[in-house]
Amino acid sequence: MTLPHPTRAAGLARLAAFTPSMGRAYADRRNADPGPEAERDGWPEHVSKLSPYLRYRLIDEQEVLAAALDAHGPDKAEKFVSEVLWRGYFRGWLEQRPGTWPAYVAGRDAALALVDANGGVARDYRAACEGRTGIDCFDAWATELTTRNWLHNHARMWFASIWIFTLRLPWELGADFFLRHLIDGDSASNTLSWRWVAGLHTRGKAYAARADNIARYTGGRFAPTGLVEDVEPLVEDGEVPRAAFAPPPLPQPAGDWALVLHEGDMGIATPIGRAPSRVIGLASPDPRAAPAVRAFAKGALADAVARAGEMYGCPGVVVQEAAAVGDAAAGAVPVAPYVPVGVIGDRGGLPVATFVRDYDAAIWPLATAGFFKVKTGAPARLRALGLPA
Ligand SMILES: Cc1cc2nc3c(=O)[nH]c(=O)nc-3n(C[C@H](O)[C@H](O)[C@H](O)COP(=O)(O)OP(=O)(O)OC[C@H]3O[C@@H](n4cnc5c(N)ncnc54)[C@H](O)[C@@H]3O)c2cc1C
Repeated sequence: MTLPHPTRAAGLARLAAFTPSMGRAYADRRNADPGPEAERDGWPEHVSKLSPYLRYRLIDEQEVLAAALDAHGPDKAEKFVSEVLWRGYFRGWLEQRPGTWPAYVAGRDAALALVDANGGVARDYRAACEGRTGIDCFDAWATELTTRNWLHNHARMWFASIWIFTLRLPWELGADFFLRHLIDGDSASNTLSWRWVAGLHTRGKAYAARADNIARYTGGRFAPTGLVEDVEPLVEDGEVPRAAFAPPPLPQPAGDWALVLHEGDMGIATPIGRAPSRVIGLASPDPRAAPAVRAFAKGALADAVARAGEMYGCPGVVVQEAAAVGDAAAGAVPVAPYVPVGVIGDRGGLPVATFVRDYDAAIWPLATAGFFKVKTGAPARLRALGLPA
């Protein structure tokens, strides 16, 4: 089993290795999931597996898009660019409807209480998580998720659909299972993708996992039977209100300031014109997350703090709780990259002064409704950021 190495150097090496495949080859082959056996040195054949690095911002969307566009141009790189934009779309959508997150958490907690109270649900839930449903592909993906901590996008879609419509388990429990085990587990992409499969994101349009589609795109590895293919989208009452995303003003600390990196954003570049006097990494491991996920986050933070300390020529320290940030700042004003809605935001206690990155400020406001507005509005905004989109 090979887990990605949690350093920017490893992310950049993968980016360089996959860049030649970001053009037509990606568009033609990205839906195929030949499975872990076909991986070479832990890397899948047809997709980048850059998601853990993007998730923690060891590398960022702008440099990944630059690599794709420089190498292939906007036409040939169109599909890859579009997939990277989906990440910003989901993030921007959640930032504009933050109430979606606590609603999910409440639904998850209610579903977990149901598992505790109802023996039948508990049995089905455990069988699903432990890969004992008797549905060949589903059981293999459950095992792949818990042992390798990553799944191909198509497998995620099929898995979520089978979880919701064939096994009839609460979608929030499936989203939670993913978030605890995915090494790229992201509150926005994960929650909203599960809602999309369920028919709650694009209302009335659910995703059906079909046996022939699974057999075709897994190279005949699976022949599932008994799938519910005629799916009835889930429904819910009401709609979470939207508030347009407005980036907070750029912090202007008068004296020394401390850069606080956290699990929502470990990018070390800042828009503040002066170097920080110290770098603080705030580790906030999710106690519910799988050990491999916590290990990746811990390694990524250590890597980011070490690089930032070197780049800014200042001390770097990792603290274990938000309450320790003030002391670690030693009189400097703590400033952090924007703290996103979701698991990280829930922890609280992070500095009030945050900055939003140019890419996020460009893409997130476009996520007012469906993906189309992001897809059509992004090229001009990417060009304004200097990308050949
Ligand atoms: C049910 C479900 C749950 C998901 N949960 C997560 C999650 O927790 N974290 C996460 O990062 N992605 C999630 N995704 C989206 C997607 O599956 C992964 O981003 C992708 O599989 C990562 O593999 P890759 O890096 O090889 O992607 P590539 O195909 O190489 O794409 C490059 C990058 O674009 C972004 N991207 C690609 N596809 C999507 C997509 N559909 N939605 C959002 N961003 C995308 C990712 O950052 C990815 O690294 C989920 C999708 C589904 C259907």
